[in-house]
Amino acid sequence: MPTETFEFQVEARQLLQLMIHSVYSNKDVFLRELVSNASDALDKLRLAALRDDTLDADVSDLHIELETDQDARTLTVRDNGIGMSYDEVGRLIGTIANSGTAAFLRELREAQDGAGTEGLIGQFGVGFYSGFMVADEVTLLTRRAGERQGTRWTSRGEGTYTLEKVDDAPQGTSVTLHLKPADPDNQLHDYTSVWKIKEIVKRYSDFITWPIRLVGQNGQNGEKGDDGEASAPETLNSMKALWARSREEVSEEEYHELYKHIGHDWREPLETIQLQAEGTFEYQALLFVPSHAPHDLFNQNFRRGLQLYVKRVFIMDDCEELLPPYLRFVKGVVDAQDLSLNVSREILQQDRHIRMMQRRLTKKVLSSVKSMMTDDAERYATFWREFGAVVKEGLITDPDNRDALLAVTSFATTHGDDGTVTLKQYVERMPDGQDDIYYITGESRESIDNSPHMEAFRERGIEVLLLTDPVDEVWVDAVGEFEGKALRSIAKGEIDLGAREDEQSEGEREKQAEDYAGLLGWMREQLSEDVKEVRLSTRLTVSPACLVADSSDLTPALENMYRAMGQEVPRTRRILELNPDHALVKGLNEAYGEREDRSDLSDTAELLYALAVLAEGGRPKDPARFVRLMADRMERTL
Ligand SMILES: Nc1ncnc2c1ncn2[C@@H]1O[C@H](COP(=O)(O)OP(=O)(O)OP(=O)(O)O)[C@@H](O)[C@H]1O
Repeated sequence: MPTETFEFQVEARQLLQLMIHSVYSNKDVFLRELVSNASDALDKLRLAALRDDTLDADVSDLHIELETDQDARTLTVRDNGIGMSYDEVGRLIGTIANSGTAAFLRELREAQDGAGTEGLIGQFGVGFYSGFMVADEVTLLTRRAGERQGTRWTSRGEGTYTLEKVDDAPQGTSVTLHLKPADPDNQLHDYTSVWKIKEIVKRYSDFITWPIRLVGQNGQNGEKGDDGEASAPETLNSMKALWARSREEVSEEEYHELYKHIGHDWREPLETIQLQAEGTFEYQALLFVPSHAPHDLFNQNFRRGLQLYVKRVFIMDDCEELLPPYLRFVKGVVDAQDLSLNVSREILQQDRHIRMMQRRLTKKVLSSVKSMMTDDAERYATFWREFGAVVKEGLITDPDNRDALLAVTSFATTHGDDGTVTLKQYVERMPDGQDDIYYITGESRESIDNSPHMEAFRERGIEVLLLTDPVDEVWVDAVGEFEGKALRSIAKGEIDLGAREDEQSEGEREKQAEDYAGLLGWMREQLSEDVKEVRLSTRLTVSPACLVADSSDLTPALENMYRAMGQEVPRTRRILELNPDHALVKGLNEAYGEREDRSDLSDTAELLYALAVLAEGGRPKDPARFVRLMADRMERTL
């Protein structure tokens, strides 16, 4: 058969370079990756055979074999699983289909210094390519179950690989690594050594549910029978399904290795959650909260969901029906006893038991977060930093669990030592006379901190929650109140903070309103395109003006969000509030009273409006005109 040579896709080449130059110091993990792929291939074959009894495949002894050869310096990882067709090898092995990995490579390219690369690389399972950390040539021989012809793939990891059709390949896949010379100083061990292989399998792959056997240790002593014949192959792993065992029996490390296998993450999880449901519908679940949010968590096609097993048989990855979208970062396994092995996605969507499982698993995750919050504030803080923005989606979409969600939600705040607060804590420390829970939304903590809306609150020491996630704009309206206290945006509606001792009396205020009535009406006309009302403010102490919305209006951020999603939204005209104690506003009022020709003043009114827009981090409607008017006024001060 002719051998064809192909070039690696750009990203694949890049990843290979990283592997060859080994940015990752712990090279042992290549074996975990290859065993993990082999295990997946066995899962897939068993399922395919269950679903299609005409499939011409041997499923009588599914297993993984590791074969070492000290003389040839090779290590082979072999499975008799699903295998790959010629086309699949080209598609799956020559390219990087996983968009996450491609994005990771871009990130890596952008990271200037080499430091931190290990952290970055840990976000992605590098899979098959990790073989090139320890080998200078890799050969893969595979035949897809049910097909006659096999394929041989070979590469030295440089720019190209070869593909060749072969007639005599066994079912499944074998990956042969032509090992680099051992270099223990650089953690490159001798991977033909039986004890090393045993150690790695025990450490990383013990839970794999298929037997991992050690065969044909060419060149090593002590592994043969008395008569010189090879003894029966030794199974290296215990194959214990961790989720079926009680927590006391399993070490943290074992849980973590399972997480890394199913979560495609090289880091430890933040939290391990176990659930054994007994009764009429039995199932076991082992869930993990990662310690870092994946970079594509907010992408529409983020692959979410748990692995579903039925009576220890792997059924599917990414089973979305088991947890709501706002817990999409949770990884794990659910093994149900009473589902059919033929269960399909369509059936899952309608199954009553699956809905019950979802409810129970959701509650379990939320209660684990609650315990984390009470028992380990630091871990909870990590959780919330990484996943808070996603969890808050549940406040909108899952009214049934709203209370549980609010109990684990925390906010940045203007008060408090550690800077975050729960709604419960906020309400508990609300002073007498304050009826509402105040919050402000914005793009960043900085823009909020300097917002004019905060002035009166800061001056009176009233606590304000600082909400900076896009989802905050939406859930606050959906939730509306907490323990009978309304959630009130300090940038919306009229604010009555009650009288301060040094404040004007009612009479003085009325007089002031009268004094300004002319100016306010005139400004409203001048600015009618942009504002629906101009009034005196109770929330400003330093700034001359700010913009506020009516309680029912969309905020500018929400307006932008809807537009970004392609929805038509009419432009909301807001209310311009003026600070009657500010010299500029006072002066404007006086000039308004004295002058006949107010053309100059209308420019000042426009500028005042633009300043209010700028102060909340917005952008004047016509920046060039704004600059011209501003420069003109500055010039007059010289
Ligand atoms: N032993 C195998 N048998 C059958 N298919 C395999 C085997 N090894 C790899 N593949 C196929 O090649 C694909 C790419 O493998 P690779 O290890 O690069 O990434 P992955 O396993 O999909 O992702 P990750 O490494 O992030 O878990 C796999 O998804 C699988 O379809």
